[in-house]
Amino acid sequence: MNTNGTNGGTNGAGARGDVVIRVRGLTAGFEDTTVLENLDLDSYRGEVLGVVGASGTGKTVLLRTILGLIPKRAGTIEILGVDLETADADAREAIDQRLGVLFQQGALFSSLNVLQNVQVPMREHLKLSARMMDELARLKIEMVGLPPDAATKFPSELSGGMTKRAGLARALALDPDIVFLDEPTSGLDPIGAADFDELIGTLSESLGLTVFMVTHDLDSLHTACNRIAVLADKRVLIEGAFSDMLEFDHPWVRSYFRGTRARGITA
Ligand SMILES: Nc1ncnc2c1ncn2[C@@H]1O[C@H](COP(=O)(O)OP(=O)(O)OP(=O)(O)O)[C@@H](O)[C@H]1O
Repeated sequence: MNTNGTNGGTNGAGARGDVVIRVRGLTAGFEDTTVLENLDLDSYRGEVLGVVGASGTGKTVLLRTILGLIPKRAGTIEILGVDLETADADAREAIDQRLGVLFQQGALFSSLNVLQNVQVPMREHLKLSARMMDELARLKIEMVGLPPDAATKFPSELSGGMTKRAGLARALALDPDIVFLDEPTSGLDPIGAADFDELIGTLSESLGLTVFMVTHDLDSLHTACNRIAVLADKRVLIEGAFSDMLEFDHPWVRSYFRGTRARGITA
């Protein structure tokens, strides 16, 4: 367990695998608000990292800043060993292709069916025949547990769970090394959420995928995540296993991980 944002550099990385996301001294915010300040965080190859914290602590801002969608004010971010700020356009494009993202709202294009949605990143980055793209997209659709006939459905015809799975299929379109998920189980019923957690765990294990998951979902943290990073006071307050969270003495961490809802999970 590490606390106070001092993650110890590569300490333990050998056992866990390479560091694939390395954030050091990150400061980010909007106008006169500082949301993240001097934040350090590592994510290791093949792990499912859950990022949790009270509402408004900056979890989504962290995810979007790592992806370069929000400019940072200070610090360094390396993804797969490349600092995207200083990398040239070709290196940035190469890294871009190795990342998949599922935003909170799923963000499927409403005018495209599921198959076409999954093919959007393929069209953008790969030069493949239509037949090959169809085959690949159908494979991704199957991989996320959607039935084959979901391919021709439009987003308006999908349930919440199917929408998340379709978004995940699109995030997996280019066989990424890292997938970023922003509250993937929000809006799902408990069974749908549990199924999705299982899917994330299975995909991570079978594909060696690294998952960076922002979540409020205690079940996800408990069942799908290998490691948890708690955001508070503009930084990573503590990172470690679920069991480490139970021992950490901080008001929010205590009430979140040892509160009434948590008791059902840890009992
Ligand atoms: N585009 C923006 N412009 C100005 N302020 C923003 C913007 N995006 C986020 N913020 C602010 O940054 C802070 C962190 O927001 P963020 O969405 O990262 O929180 P969060 O931890 O993901 O919250 P939640 O759990 O409720 O989704 C909030 O105070 C929010 O109002």
